[in-house]
Amino acid sequence: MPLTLAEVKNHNSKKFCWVIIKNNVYDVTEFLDEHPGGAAAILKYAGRDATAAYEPIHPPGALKHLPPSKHLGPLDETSAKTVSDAQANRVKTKDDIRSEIAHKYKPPLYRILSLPEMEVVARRVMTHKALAYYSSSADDQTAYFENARAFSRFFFRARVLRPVSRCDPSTHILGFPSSIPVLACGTGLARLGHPDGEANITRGCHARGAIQMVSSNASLSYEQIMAAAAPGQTIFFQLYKDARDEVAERRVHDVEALGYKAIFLTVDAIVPGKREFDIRSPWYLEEQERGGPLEYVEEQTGTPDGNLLGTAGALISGTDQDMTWEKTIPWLRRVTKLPIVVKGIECDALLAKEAGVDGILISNHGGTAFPPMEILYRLRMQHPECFNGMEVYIDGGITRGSDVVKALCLGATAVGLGRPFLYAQAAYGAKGVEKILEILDNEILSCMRHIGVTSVAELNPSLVERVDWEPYYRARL
Ligand code: HEM
Ligand SMILES: Cc1cc2nc3c(=O)[nH]c(=O)nc-3n(C[C@H](O)[C@H](O)[C@H](O)COP(=O)(O)O)c2cc1C
Repeated sequence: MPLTLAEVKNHNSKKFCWVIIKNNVYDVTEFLDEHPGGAAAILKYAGRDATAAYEPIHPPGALKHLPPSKHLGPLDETSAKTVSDAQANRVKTKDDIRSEIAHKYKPPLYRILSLPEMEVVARRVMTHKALAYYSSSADDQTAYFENARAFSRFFFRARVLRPVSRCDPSTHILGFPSSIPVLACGTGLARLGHPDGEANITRGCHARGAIQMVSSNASLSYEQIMAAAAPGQTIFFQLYKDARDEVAERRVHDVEALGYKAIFLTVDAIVPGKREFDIRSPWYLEEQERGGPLEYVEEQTGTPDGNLLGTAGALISGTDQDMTWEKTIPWLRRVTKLPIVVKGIECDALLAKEAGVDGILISNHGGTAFPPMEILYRLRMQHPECFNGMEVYIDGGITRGSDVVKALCLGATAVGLGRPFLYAQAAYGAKGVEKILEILDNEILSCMRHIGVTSVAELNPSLVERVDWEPYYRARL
């Protein structure tokens, strides 16, 4: 029996909390305290339509977490019409209006010359929530800045008078051909930046022959992303392992059946980092709408109005915190035939090799962790054996083709980029993704020619040198 808007409105409290999502009604009373985004986020919409807030941050499958008995059914026709009329006439927030105007006046795509420039445009056009999630980083952002800066300590030792007119940056990643030694790393919630979300990255990667890694926290379903792929397109999957083995196993089977070609198991983000810009974002937006700060009430500690995890923290709240080399890698080997890469290695490359994984992605999730480029350098110098029988990748702070080439000289098979893909799709959709891959391709080719090589196989440690002095910090726009 369809429900009316009046019935939903009657359930607008913590004790009886119903919400409408896409004209269907859900009883979320018992779910409030389990909600990864905090109870307060849902309570704001108690007894009314939550679609606009819900849609960009929850993949279609999220409602499966509510038991069938809590799916109360559709709204009746009149109520559904009232809700969609209200949505169409929704008063835009100040931030929405700012973002729309910024989009209108962004430069034409052909005028974007570099990834840092793409970031500047994205920062202008994105909503504050997207900006806070995409650009925030942990604590004092030391790792964020140092990851990028590390590349400037490596200089090329260029060779000249070598024929370079024919030059090819293509390679293989886990045996799959890629036009460029660059992976689009798994990042959550692409739809916060653009309605087509992760599908933008899928389409852009296809257009340039690059490989995408899809996040466990994608904002489209894994099926929808595969549906956006071209036949035969290679897509990898990033796994946040759920604390419940059976749930994690189901997810791995699902993505394997859908045609994902490798599993990148993330091991360095089992607890949330403290990303204060992200955590503060809802307060900022609330004050902006209100036109001023909250009236001061009383001293309070704890988390009176909800979640102090931010978007990033809430997304990983169910992750297994007790994974081990002895238990988790054999478990994953048992549940999948796909190649396994451990994502988030800092000091444990040798253990990963012993565990027999197919690859490691040297990466950090912020804080004051060592820059991946420095780890790669030390691994190359101290344990060159790690590069045999196991592929090594790095990510973090890469924005230039020369960064990519430096990492390849030290033995990386490929590098990953996270934020640049989010920014590109937020600013220009799939074409933006295509554009940054085009820029990287040109920069990599130019760099390879400048140092006298014509294929990635020729890149080797003799072509770069690390210095101990601190070079002038590279220009950031
Ligand atoms: C059923 C009704 C639901 C409603 C109305 C709802 C609403 C919301 C809202 C408004 C936020 C944004 C919080 C903010 O901006 O500070 C949010 C965040 C979140 N929700 Fe839900 N949610 C619902 C169900 C679910 C379910 C079933 C899941 C998955 C188990 C889920 C997972 C999350 C996560 C991980 C976040 C954090 C992302 C963020 O803060 O932006 N939600 N939710
Ligand atoms: C907004 C954002 C979301 C991310 N989401 C995930 C994720 O869901 N899973 C994951 O393993 N890593 C995630 N990462 C980390 C990336 O996969 C990658 O390691 C990192 O972005 C590389 O650094 P870069 O952004 O400087 O290129 C995320 C990073 C950002 C910035």
